[in-house]
Amino acid sequence: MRSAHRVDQVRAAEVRLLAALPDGALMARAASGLATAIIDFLGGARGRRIVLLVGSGDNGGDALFAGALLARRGAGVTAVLLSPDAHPAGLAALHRAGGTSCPAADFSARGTVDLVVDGIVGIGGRPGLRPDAVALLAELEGVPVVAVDVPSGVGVDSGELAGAHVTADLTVTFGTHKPCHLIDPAAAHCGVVTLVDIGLDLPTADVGALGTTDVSRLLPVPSHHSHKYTRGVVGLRTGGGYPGAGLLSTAGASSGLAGMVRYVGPDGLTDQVRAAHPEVVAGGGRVNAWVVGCGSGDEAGRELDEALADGVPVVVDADALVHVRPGMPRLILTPHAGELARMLDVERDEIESRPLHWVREAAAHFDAVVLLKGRRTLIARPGSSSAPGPHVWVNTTGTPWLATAGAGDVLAGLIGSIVASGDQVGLGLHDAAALGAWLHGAAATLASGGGPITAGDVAAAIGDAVRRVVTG
Ligand SMILES: NC(=O)C1=CN([C@@H]2O[C@H](COP(=O)(O)OP(=O)(O)OC[C@H]3O[C@@H](n4cnc5c(N)ncnc54)[C@H](O)[C@@H]3O)[C@@H](O)[C@H]2O)[C@@H](O)CC1
Ligand SMILES: [K+]
Repeated sequence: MRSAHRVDQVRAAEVRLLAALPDGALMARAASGLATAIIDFLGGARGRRIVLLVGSGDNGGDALFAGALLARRGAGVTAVLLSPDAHPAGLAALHRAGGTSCPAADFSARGTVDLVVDGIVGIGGRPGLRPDAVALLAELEGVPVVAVDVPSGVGVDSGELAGAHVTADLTVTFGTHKPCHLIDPAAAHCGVVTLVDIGLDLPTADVGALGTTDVSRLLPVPSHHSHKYTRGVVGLRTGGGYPGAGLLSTAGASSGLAGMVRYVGPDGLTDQVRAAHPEVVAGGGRVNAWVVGCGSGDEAGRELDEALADGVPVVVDADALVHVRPGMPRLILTPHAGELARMLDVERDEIESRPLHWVREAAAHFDAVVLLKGRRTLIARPGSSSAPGPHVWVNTTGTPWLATAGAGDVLAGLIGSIVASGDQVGLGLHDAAALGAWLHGAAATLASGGGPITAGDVAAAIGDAVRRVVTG
């Protein structure tokens, strides 16, 4: 699991560690990890021309000490100082190693620059950049950028953008990830993120991203004693308005994760579902979870009511989302930004620019698991949940080719099947939704192989995605 800690959590851990270490030891660890990552990025140091952008804080200190290590390895290093208060010990180390420095006002790039190291601000920075930093970045446009800890200017805890900020090719962070590394829109400006362990002892994070090991641990798998009912039954009430969505949600649910799939829908569509998926049982009956709303059109409200009447968890997608009210129990809501905007009566742009804020708001307001779809899908726990573990999962699997019609229907069906299969082994709805998003993205990447895919291809690859996790 990748954990993302807030700035106040990092600061508290830093205080404890600083008290136990000699002066400067922590920054030396950070700078050494940073210099190593830069050498890997450049394929060496000798003869490279490196420009450090250095602000007034310890972030600039990290850049200066790393610059000293790089200068000793033969790089030509210039520190451009955005403040007269640049870290004095770091600056002295750079000069001793043969590096140079100049105030920002005197800098001119002249000649090839191989790398910019962004040490303008780190976790102590306010969002946005000052005009002198903006002008320097403009002058160095096109040069690869390695950000120290975070791309300067982004909202570290929120993952939001407010004004100018650095866009990095590589971000080298220390001790733990911060929310901006995982959550869009900021995450899209971090490039590759490398974590350097500096020995911080941290509490449980608010935000986390599942890795393959977590998926393997959490995903319910059958035992020798399992039968189709103990493996869970998922029911779908979908496709009443748009038949394709009924077929695709069933395809997502028929991935083999649950023991049985039931489909309830219009007669003509039920025949098509059975032709496409002969294993699906037509008509209602006992289920462990329902999926409603995918292509349901005008039927969505009725379908939601009927599903709720069974008292089992319900995955609510698409057309059914507008019928959700606070107080409905055990729901997983799966909106995209436009749908969530409508549910909360805010603008879509507002959701897209502050997804972490709004997914939490929605989870608190509806007291439900809310899965907000996007490049980095977010899955928030119900407001009243006190279960251990992160409050928000961020999904990092997938490919841009997954942005295709019907992919959301497959996801809803898949999540329904995981909820059903997890019912008897105590898998929580929050984790079930995160597992669904992870497998959906992994299946898309497998199916795509770098090329175009349809939603049906994603559904067809779910089995392979599961197989890779389960067999290691
Ligand atoms: N906290 C930790 O555990 C560690 C922190 N280290 C480094 O220390 C950094 C934090 O250092 P600091 O607390 O000194 O803070 P920063 O280096 O992030 O900068 C804070 C200073 O920048 C100025 N500032 C704030 N917003 C600005 C903006 N938008 N534009 C220009 N200037 C701005 C403020 O006046 C403030 O004094 C981390 O990001 C990391 O790079 C590492 O050395 C090792 C361990
Ligand atoms: K930075």
